Amino acid sequence: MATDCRESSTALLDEPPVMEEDNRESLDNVIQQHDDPIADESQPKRIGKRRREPTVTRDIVELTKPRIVMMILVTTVASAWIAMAGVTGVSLSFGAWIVLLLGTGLVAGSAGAANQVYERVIDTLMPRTASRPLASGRMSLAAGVALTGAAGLVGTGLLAWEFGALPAVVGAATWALYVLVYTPMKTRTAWNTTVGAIAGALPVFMGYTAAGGQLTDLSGWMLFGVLACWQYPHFMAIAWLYRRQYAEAGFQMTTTVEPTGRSAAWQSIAGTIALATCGVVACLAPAGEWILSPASIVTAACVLAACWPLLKASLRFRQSPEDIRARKMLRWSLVVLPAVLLVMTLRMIGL
Ligand code: HEM
Ligand SMILES: CC(C)=CCC/C(C)=C/CC/C(C)=C/COP(=O)(O)OP(=O)(O)O
Repeated sequence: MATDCRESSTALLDEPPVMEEDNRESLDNVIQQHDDPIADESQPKRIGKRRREPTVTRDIVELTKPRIVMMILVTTVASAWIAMAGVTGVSLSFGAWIVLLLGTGLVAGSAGAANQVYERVIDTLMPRTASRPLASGRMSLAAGVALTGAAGLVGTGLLAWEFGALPAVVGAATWALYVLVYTPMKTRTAWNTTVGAIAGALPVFMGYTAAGGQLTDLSGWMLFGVLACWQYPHFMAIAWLYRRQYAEAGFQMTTTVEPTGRSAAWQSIAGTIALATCGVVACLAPAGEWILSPASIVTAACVLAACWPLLKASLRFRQSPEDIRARKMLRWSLVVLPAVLLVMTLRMIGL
């Protein structure tokens, strides 16, 4: 069965005919391909949204992995709100919010850029990353390094200037973990995903401590747990969709070292259950003590309801690891995270 499904899904993964001027197979393209059940297979395969012509500005933005940064900023806002409402009673001024988002965005963007500087050669081996600014040669290495350094230094300086050392140190530590540990691990061991999940979750403590929260607060660690666990269904879906590209480029991912998809499915199921558990605990014990109030019970139920589609998609992927089911897992992962963070924030505000 696995072989049959691999053959059918490999067919789905055949490199689509791409437009001359733009050979990037972006995540959008892969998500959109073949999702239309009534599509006439005899028609040429859709190659997704047309990519806009690269410009210097677009390349600078693309270097930072903007969509990851935007979601990081969503988690930053939620974590600061949760700290203010739940634990500290602090209230950030408009200016402080601007500095928090700009500083965190610059440090996160610098981390994404440093990752692309480090992987500028291996990125040329995957259609998904081959047309990135450095891999494609549109941007020079010197420019990439300069932008990485400038964004990182300015972002860290802004955070330290406005909020003191703690958020800035958390940001620098996250940067180092992602760039100097996670990135080199990608071609060595599939455990890279666990290190990446820690790096991807640490930014919650930037917003949380900037708003007066402590690193010892339970709600801070529940936020960390939500984000760390969420990254398993999120990435296992991507790792399945791009498994052949990762394998051909020499990356060590769960889906290249265990190609049946079973391990990826179980990691997605376990990650989703752990994510829901962290969200429920945060709703039932918002300030560290268990509160069985109607607000606790309703918001805990909302967390479970929000996570159910992702768990169902993960279970269906486990049943039959196919691209279309991995795409659904990815899509739901991008809906579930903001939904759970919103419920947790509303719980804290209504504490
Ligand atoms: C182990 C950790 C993670 C891994 C390995 C990972 C990997 C990836 C990869 C390979 C992509 C596709 C990028 C592209 O080609 O366009 C992606 C997209 C994305 N990631 Fe992650 N990611 C991780 C954690 C995170 C975190 C922490 C966030 C933010 C909180 C995040 C948010 C996103 C978003 C918003 C997208 C864009 C999805 C789209 O284009 O529709 N990811 N991720
Ligand atoms: C504040 C701060 C420093 C934030 C940084 C947090 C951060 C950038 C998390 C990213 C998580 C992650 C592992 C992304 C995938 O990178 P990848 O290299 O697997 O993606 P790729 O294959 O598309 O290059």
